Amino acid sequence: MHDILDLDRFPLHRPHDPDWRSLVDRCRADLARKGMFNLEGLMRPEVAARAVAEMEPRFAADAFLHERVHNIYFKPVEDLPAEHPALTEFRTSNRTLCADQIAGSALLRLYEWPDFVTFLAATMDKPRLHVMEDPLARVNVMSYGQGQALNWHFDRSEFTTTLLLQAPEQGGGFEYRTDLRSDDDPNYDGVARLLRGEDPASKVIALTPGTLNVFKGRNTAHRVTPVKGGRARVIAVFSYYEKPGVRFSDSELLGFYGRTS
Ligand SMILES: O=C(O)CCC(=O)C(=O)O
Ligand SMILES: [Fe+2]
Repeated sequence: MHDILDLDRFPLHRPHDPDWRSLVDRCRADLARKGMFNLEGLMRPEVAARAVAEMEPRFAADAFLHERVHNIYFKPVEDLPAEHPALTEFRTSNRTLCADQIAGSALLRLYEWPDFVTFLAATMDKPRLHVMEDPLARVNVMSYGQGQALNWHFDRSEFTTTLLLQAPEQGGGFEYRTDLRSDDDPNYDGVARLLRGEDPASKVIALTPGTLNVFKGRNTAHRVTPVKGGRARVIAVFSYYEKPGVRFSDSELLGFYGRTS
């Protein structure tokens, strides 16, 4: 993994080392304090650049154009009238490659590397995490060209793990509002306020290539702002679950990738 990752700065391969422990402690403290931690430059920038170059033809030829108008929940909400401002709809557009389209890549090697999975579980204070069995969903790579964006949403899993491969010239910021809701309180008024652009606790960060970003995606509202300029924003999303064997349903696969296999 030394060829892919900067293990001198981030000793993920030495889980019994005090430096590993202090890195995990730092990540846990960041997650508790701001709902997110970053390992800037975890992947070597030249490896990230090579991964983008390898995927470019596939993005051009057979990536799924994920384009839809959706509310923050990706579905209607039974307790709310359709005109409730928490259900305001926005447009998402990106190109998505699935794990089956990047076989043999450094990204899949990293995704399956047991020390990476162990490290992530420790930062999230979980006894262990499991890779998905889903051949499409386990790793996705999204490309956002000029004008494309991922709009406001919550994720299904408690934590979300991404790695930025290429930064755009402008725009394409990661905007997030930590703990906008909780498992007990949907906070629809707070959601409506955020969607009106009136939540002062909303923050935007620009990720740099090679940076690992882990955040509490289930209750953190987040989006990717529209990309500006000729260089695409390219990011990998790694999906892990606390139980083994997780797969998406056919309707989820169709919604996210336009195919079921
Ligand atoms: O592209 C990002 O920075 C976030 C990705 C994301 O939120 C998602 O895939 O659910
Ligand atoms: Fe997300």
